[in-house]
Amino acid sequence: MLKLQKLTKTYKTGDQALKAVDLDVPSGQVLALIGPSGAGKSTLIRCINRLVEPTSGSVMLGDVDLTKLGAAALRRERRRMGMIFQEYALVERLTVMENVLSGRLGYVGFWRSLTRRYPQSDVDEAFRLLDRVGLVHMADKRADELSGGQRQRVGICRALIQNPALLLVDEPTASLDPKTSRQIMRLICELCAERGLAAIINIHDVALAQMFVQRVIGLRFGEIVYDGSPNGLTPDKLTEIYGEEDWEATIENVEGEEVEAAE
Ligand SMILES: Nc1ncnc2c1ncn2[C@@H]1O[C@H](COP(=O)(O)OP(=O)(O)OP(=O)(O)O)[C@@H](O)[C@H]1O
Repeated sequence: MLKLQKLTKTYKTGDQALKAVDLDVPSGQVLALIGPSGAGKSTLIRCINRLVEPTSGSVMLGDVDLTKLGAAALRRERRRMGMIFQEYALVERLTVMENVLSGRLGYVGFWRSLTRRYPQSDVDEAFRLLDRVGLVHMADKRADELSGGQRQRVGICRALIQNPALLLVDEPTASLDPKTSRQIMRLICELCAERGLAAIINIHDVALAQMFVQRVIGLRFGEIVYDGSPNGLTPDKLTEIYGEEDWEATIENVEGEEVEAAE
């Protein structure tokens, strides 16, 4: 469904953030992208929808090579990719409902978007999504009245109302406490399963990644150094990805939390 071929990004500064990355993501697969700071995780996610322009290589979404598209065609294809950000990127002075509906801006015509008049079917879908994430009672609240976890739920609804085939998720839990982080990861993974959505989740917290996804990609210096199941992330593998560290504590922690998550 998504296929990266020799995807390379060299910034103007000379930083080689991605070095010929090959990656295949089948429909409906949710994977976590882990790796140390500066490994290229954000760059990888942003090269897929070309928020960052790749230097070379291709990004195939189905049969379309996104790297070859002009501005108009790219705008159309971006509808198929929902993005969820660490900092939520909500419009503070707009309501929860308006923020969710802004996910439809890629679909409604220019004049309609200017006056923010959305079709009733979009409003109905927004209510359904807000209900699904437990926020329907907050629809009329302003975004700046929400907690971090609530904001991220709105961000999730805004991405899903686009009806994407792929979710690109950049550090969704970085600003959240551990319990809320777990709830948000669970919600994202459940929604992907319900909708048959593929997702790439850039996540710093290895234990959290291990709890919720079946496939983990480890990046280091712009290269994939691990591609496998969460159980295969042994201390040796983690050292390969992150460098020397005492990993026993992290791994034990995961085992403890798995029991808790299953309860
Ligand atoms: N706009 C930019 N201009 C120049 N270099 C950049 C830019 N953005 C990122 N880089 C460099 O590219 C490399 C990869 O950065 P990137 O942000 O993709 O890593 P990351 O794995 O997401 O890191 P983190 O976990 O800290 O967010 C780093 O060496 C970084 O300094």
